[in-house]
Amino acid sequence: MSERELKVTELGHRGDGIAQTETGPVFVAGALPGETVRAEVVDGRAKKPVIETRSPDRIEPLCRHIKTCGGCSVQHLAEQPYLAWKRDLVVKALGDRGIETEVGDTIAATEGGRRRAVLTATRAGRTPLLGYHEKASHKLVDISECPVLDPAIVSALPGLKKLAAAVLPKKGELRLTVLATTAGLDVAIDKADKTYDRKIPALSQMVMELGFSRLSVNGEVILEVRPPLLDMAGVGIVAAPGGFTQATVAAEEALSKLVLDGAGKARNVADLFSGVGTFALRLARTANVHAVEGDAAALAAFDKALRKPQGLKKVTFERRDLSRRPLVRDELEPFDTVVFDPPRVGAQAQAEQLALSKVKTIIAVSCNPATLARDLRILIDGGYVLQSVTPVDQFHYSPHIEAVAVLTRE
Ligand SMILES: C[S@@+](CC[C@H](N)C(=O)[O-])C[C@H]1O[C@@H](n2cnc3c(N)ncnc32)[C@H](O)[C@@H]1O
Repeated sequence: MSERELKVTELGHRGDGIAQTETGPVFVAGALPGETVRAEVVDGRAKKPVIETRSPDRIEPLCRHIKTCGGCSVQHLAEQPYLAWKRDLVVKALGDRGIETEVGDTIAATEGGRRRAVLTATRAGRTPLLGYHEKASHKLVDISECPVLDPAIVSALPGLKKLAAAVLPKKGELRLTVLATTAGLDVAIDKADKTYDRKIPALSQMVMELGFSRLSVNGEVILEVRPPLLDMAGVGIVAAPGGFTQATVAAEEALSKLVLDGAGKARNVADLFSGVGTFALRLARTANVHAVEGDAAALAAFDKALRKPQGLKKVTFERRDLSRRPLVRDELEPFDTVVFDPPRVGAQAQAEQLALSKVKTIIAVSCNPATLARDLRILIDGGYVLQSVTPVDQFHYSPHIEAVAVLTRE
């Protein structure tokens, strides 16, 4: 197969450049719109593309692992076009569902780096590796730096690797979820070697020496030196080991502000897929809140935080699988406002019930523009009017984008 010239005209939803050709689109990894590259094309992908004309938007990537690590896909794009691309991902997903609306500018919420990282550890021979997978591969990139993580996690990488190495199974990988808190790193290891319990004294010693706040292995808390406390706008929460939190503090604040602005003077709010109460705790300063969540550990953390006097309105909660058992129309009756923030699969069953309800304001928070668009379509078809859509970028240089949409029933 011979090389050919390709003119890249757009950036795809995974961050690859796309060149339109007479035989269909060709994906060009690492290329930017406006660039011309020369490459062989195999199965719709450019092989080892050589850039002939550079885009003025091209910048030098920050990280030495950029060529192999699958964590980032667009470190080579300047900030403004990068944020515009993220906005476009939301615009296109909505367009695919026939939703034409004004989408706000992307709020950059990456400052301070990601406080929550999910790393993988494995062995190459006898050498332990800790990092992220290569792009589209099972191979692991052993990282020594990472510009998107909270510096507290980056500087702890050697210690985290030592900890992982102590409980690595003979074959396969383990997963390390690390959360940076003011009390030190909270580390949760999953898929550790089953004999880890024999190493508890050594693991505990390491945790003390490394200054971590807590270590959990395969779901068991091994040692809590200090409670790994998170400050949710004045309310102290000890997150469940390995549990969900928004990846950056900046995004937690940006998303919360959008939710609170959307809720306005709401009096009775249902916060669905509420996690540890990121939005519920803030909303409860001025409104009664009913939080609904499927994960028992997240609800236990929320419950514990509520036991201290916080100056909040009435807060109730329930554990419920909202995919199988969404709040139905009658159950939605007491609420003037509903917030929902589901995982990537979205909240189709819940959106279908909301579409039948009389709830005045709905605030949809999402980490997946495609399922957000599907759920918004259901709500719009049910008579809701889209008031605003705002993208929020917390996963710097990745193709991920959050968005908050506010809808009202006239
Ligand atoms: C994107 S997180 C949002 C959490 C919270 N709103 C926050 O900002 O911290 C999604 C949450 O939905 C929960 N979840 C996932 N599937 C669920 C289901 N079927 N029913 C109820 N909750 C679910 C997860 O446990 C997680 O806490």
